[in-house]
Amino acid sequence: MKPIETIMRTAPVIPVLVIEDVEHAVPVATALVAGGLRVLEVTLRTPAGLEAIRAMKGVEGAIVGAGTVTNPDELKASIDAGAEFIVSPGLTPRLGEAAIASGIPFLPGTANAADIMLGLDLGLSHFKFFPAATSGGLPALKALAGPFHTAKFCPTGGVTQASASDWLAFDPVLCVGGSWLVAKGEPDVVAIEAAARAAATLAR
Ligand SMILES: O=C(O)C(=O)C[C@H](O)[C@H](O)COP(=O)(O)O
Repeated sequence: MKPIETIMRTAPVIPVLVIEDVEHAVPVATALVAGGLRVLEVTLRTPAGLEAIRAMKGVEGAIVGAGTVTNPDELKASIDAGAEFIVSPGLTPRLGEAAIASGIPFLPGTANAADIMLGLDLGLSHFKFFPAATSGGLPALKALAGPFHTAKFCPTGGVTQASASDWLAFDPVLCVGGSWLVAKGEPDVVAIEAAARAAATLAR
């Protein structure tokens, strides 16, 4: 199994995390792992992102990756911060080639046939489907998975606890991603752990 597939099969949901304050990183990660979600995607949308990756790596059981990686410089900064996998919202040849050369597990965003064909050309087979809900939802992914029947997906963007099971019931979907597990602001670790527990028990 490819390393990215192992990561995608670790839990049914990858929490997409927007960490505003690095002090939140460890409590959020600890609550998510305690609830059963070990694979954590820390977005580089905030200045605290890279520092949060470094901090979360100290949480036992956590597999910490970087999200919102859009170019080779951000890829390098994420790897230097200790990211164990890389997620991007889209796919460019420059980013794809750099990620493959680095050897790090890589989950690039795709929204249509051309994106998937670029990924396949680069030798990739595992993709984020983003933004999942507004790119046509499950019917669109089912249509794309016809011609691209070897590709595996992590739908992200507009996925919720309520809609996750529909996505997960579709065979090429190995996991889903979403930001619903952690509300903005001061982390409520009890609520985060409960949300993680509900997500971790979703059937695939
Ligand atoms: O920041 C990134 O790298 C992204 O690609 C976007 C996120 O994965 C989605 O925005 C999460 O979507 P929601 O669960 O609907 O909030």
